[in-house]
Amino acid sequence: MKISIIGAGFVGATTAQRIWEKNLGDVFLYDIIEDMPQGKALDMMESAPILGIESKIVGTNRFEDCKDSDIFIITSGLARQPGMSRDDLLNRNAEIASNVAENIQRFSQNALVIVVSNPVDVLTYLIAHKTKLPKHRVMGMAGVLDSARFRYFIASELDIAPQAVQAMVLGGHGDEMVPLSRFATVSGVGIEHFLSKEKIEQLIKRTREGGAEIVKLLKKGSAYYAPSASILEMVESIVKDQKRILPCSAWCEGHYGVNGQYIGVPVILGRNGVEKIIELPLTEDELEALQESARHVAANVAKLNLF
Ligand SMILES: NC(=O)c1ccc[n+]([C@@H]2O[C@H](COP(=O)([O-])OP(=O)(O)OC[C@H]3O[C@@H](n4cnc5c(N)ncnc54)[C@H](O)[C@@H]3O)[C@@H](O)[C@H]2O)c1
Ligand SMILES: O=C(O)C[C@H](O)C(=O)O
Repeated sequence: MKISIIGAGFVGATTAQRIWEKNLGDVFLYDIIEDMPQGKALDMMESAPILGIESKIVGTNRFEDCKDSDIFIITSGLARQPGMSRDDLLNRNAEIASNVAENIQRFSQNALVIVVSNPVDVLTYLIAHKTKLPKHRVMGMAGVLDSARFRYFIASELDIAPQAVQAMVLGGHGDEMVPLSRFATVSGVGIEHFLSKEKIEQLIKRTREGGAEIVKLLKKGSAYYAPSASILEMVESIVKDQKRILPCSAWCEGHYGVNGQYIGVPVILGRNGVEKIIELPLTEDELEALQESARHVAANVAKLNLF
């Protein structure tokens, strides 16, 4: 497997490290900043004798080195600063994403693409449109991260193992995301058996604001440890064809009443990308919240003037 990461900043480099340390394939780390990806790659490679890693990691400023990659992970672009919303990044990051899409189209016509740069649902649309790749081969990462935050907050509140908690957050990666508390469980038992309604509402609010909470604490830039772990989970499911069910920004054609748009929904993720969208039986309120979130994403896609 050849896995290329575009953008060697906090998310890109941490993702490179996680993927490389799991031996999932050879990693190419690309950035426009001269020598920086090479320096990070060399630093990681120098840990290979200690960690016993056989695959390689290459830093580069030449996009052609990423030619014929099986997977591209797009982390290039600006991260938000305190006081900004993810949507505030739209104009600048759309320019960068357009440039990246042109390069992917030039050098790899058969890749799978995981978009991470924000606003992620909008940029996933942009990259799918510009690369002309089949829509199921292009997806956005956000739902795994938002769900992991929700799961962690529940576990932390109950003082139990985070892995015992299952939960899913759907919708766009923004304030309108849709944490589905009805489907959240502790080892299969609904969270309403452990937590009051008020407490669950507090945890939902904290999940919606999870990205901003980190931005505020870091004071410069945004989260990258949990985001890179989330990307790793998607990449592993693809590389090993595990067909895990994960919430991803996926192309909907009538699913959940959303048509012709990327939005966070549960999918089966395997070697071919998004193999199937799972349609959960949502209540009217949940469905309306998901569609409202989709309308918000659509309004931003319209600003790109793609047609
Ligand atoms: N989807 C999510 O859940 C999620 C989670 C975390 C971060 N993000 C987003 O990921 C992006 C990256 O975050 P970060 O913390 O790594 O930022 P960062 O500033 O640390 O890194 C961004 C990198 O992109 C590079 N870059 C800029 N233009 C480029 C181009 N044309 N080609 C290649 N590289 C280019 C920069 O040189 C920089 O090294 C941000 O947009 C952030 O909002 C999304
Ligand atoms: O919050 C951000 O801007 C980065 C990312 O989308 C996150 O949720 O951590």
